[in-house]
Amino acid sequence: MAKITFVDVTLRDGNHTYRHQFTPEIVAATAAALDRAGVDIIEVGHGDGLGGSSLHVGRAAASDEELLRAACRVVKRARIAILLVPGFGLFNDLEMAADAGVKVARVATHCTEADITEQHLRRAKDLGMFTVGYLISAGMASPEQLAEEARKLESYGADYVNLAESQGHLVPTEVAARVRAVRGAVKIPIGFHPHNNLGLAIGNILAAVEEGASFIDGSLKGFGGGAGNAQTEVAITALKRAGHEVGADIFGIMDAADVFSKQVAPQPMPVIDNDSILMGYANVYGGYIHPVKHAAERYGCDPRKLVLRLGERKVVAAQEDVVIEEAQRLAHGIRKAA
Ligand SMILES: C[C@H](O)CC(=O)C(=O)O
Ligand SMILES: [Mn+2]
Repeated sequence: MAKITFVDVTLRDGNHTYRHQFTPEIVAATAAALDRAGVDIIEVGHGDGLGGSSLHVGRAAASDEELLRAACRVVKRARIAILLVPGFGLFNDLEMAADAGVKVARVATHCTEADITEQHLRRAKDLGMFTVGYLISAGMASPEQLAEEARKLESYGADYVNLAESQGHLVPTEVAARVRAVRGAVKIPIGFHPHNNLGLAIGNILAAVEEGASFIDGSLKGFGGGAGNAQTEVAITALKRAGHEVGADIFGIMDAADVFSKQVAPQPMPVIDNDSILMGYANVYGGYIHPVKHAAERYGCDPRKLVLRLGERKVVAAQEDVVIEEAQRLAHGIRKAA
């Protein structure tokens, strides 16, 4: 059975749920609890990664540096990771992170644009970091396309390739096909990052692991963009139940979930609401959950119809302007733009 490296993304992807308002205190308490539980890697930062704090996607309550230093200060065993989307994050941000004690750099881009990550992967490597090529919206690409992109990431020196199923759109057989294709194309390990729009995050993890994925992402209480991620405490328990080796311990991870939920109370836990279900169905990026709700309310259209239109237009991350455009069209009874 496989040895799994568990990557907890509560303190980064979960920041989407908390509208990027995590404080150094929340980060320190949660990172310490995850570390005690034996989680291998803990990702920290703005929901959109280094440099994400902006009017466009949401201002953070604390700087990247404050959050990262709070996490690095408390961990004894776990490695702290950052996510960096080139454009949001710059070389300076990587240098700051390395200086703060961050050991893992996950460089992310849309799943068909791996070439965007080359310079940042190489710079992170020069800074001595363990590097990850992170393909967003992996359910928007075919297994063959993902294999091709993974080959590029390997050639840029990535230590592993992470398939982020950002939309929660894929079913287990489709996840398996993608992991299999990537496994046949590269020698580096494969990671998987599910979202839970169709309630399949845990099943999809098991399918990915069966095909050889060995780095698995999850978040406490399922905190994460849109419908949320695979719930870490469930994922770890299910992986162990399926006979896989996971460093973190079950009671410890349950304690970490309790520590985290007390820190963020009374914030409700993510639920799979109607808009999230449709986003999973229509393959629409989870980061659009708040823009869709706002635009539907502002322009007076049905958010569900808006989600379906965005799916037909195959929007990718960072096209918030299209959300507004289609909401206006729907409100005026105009057909979708070509
Ligand atoms: C920037 C995104 O939130 C990255 C991610 O976690 C995903 O695409 O899923
Ligand atoms: Mn995510």
